[in-house]
Amino acid sequence: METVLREEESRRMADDDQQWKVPPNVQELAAAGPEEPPSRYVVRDHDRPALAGAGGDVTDPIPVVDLGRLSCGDADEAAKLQSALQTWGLFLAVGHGIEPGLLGEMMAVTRDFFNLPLEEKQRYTNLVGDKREYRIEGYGGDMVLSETQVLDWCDRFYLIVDPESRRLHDLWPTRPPSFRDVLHRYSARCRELAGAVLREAAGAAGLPEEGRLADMLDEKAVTYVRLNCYAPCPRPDRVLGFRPHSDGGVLTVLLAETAGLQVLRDGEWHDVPVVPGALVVNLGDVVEVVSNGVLRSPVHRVVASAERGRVSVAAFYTVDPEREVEPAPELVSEERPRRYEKTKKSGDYVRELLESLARGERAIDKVKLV
Ligand SMILES: O=C(O)CCC(=O)C(=O)O
Ligand SMILES: [Fe+2]
Repeated sequence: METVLREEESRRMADDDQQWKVPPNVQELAAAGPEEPPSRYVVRDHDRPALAGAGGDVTDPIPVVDLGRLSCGDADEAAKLQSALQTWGLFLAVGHGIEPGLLGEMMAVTRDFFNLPLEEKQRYTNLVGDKREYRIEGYGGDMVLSETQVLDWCDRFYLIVDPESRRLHDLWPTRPPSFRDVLHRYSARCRELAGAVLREAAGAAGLPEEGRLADMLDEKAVTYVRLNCYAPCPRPDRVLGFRPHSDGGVLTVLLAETAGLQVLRDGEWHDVPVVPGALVVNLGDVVEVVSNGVLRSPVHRVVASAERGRVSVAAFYTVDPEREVEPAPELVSEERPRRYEKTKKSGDYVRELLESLARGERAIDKVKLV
């Protein structure tokens, strides 16, 4: 009898050995009302966020660009956008034509999803098989590569939205009932917005043809959507909702109604303001590489809050997973030598990006030449 017990115990311990690979659920942790976040979430001293409101001195604040005016050929709006893409790599889009009702529905289904009981959300888990291997799609936390990795104070839900043939329908939640329809409609509208911004971005990069970046969003290009849920944290000064990173795709459209997002410029963090009805648009690594560094894929992070939870919806427009990316030849010259090597195939780059993220590195640094 005792032997059996001991065997069971040792089997359990062997299983437990791998437990660190399974990140805790942050919403559940927060709901238990701890005074301190568990040590796995506590960031190193120099990574701690200043919560008083970040905002180094800049003469050009993050601009609000009216895409409606832009489409009517407004030269001031075009100049504002072009300069934003070269400096911040990020701006706030208004006049984008996406109905406020649809933005509201997208926020509501996101909140409703995260408010479901844990067991229901875990039907869509991103950990698969006996070994609980991490896959990109599904519900869960960070990809954990080591026991000492500092974890983000965040739960996430990742889905492929385009091409439609790549959707894993089993992972598309059935609750709330309108989730699938709202996500389908919302991401299609954001894709149009992405195309309009990329046509302008080609000009900002100095590329001769308007379609050079926008055409990368072809029928094989993959759109990922990541829903992020940042529960309140008792010590927001000790954790990060989302560690510093840049996005790996062409362009990201972000919907969030509460503060928390910060962007790095010239070594200083700046709060991204919340403007009702606006979407945050930022460039990704693909554009930084193709533009040979003329345009920026900004490093950004999310800080936590003690008082309120936050959800956000990030739509990542990436290229055909088989495609490698390199600087456009027109943007390489003696005065501006090539700054990046060719990347891996985009599908592999996205995977590498998540691994780099877990290690606290940036995937784009691996292809940087100078
Ligand atoms: O939640 C946010 O505001 C940003 C999320 C983000 O950066 C991401 O999902 O890549
Ligand atoms: Fe991001």
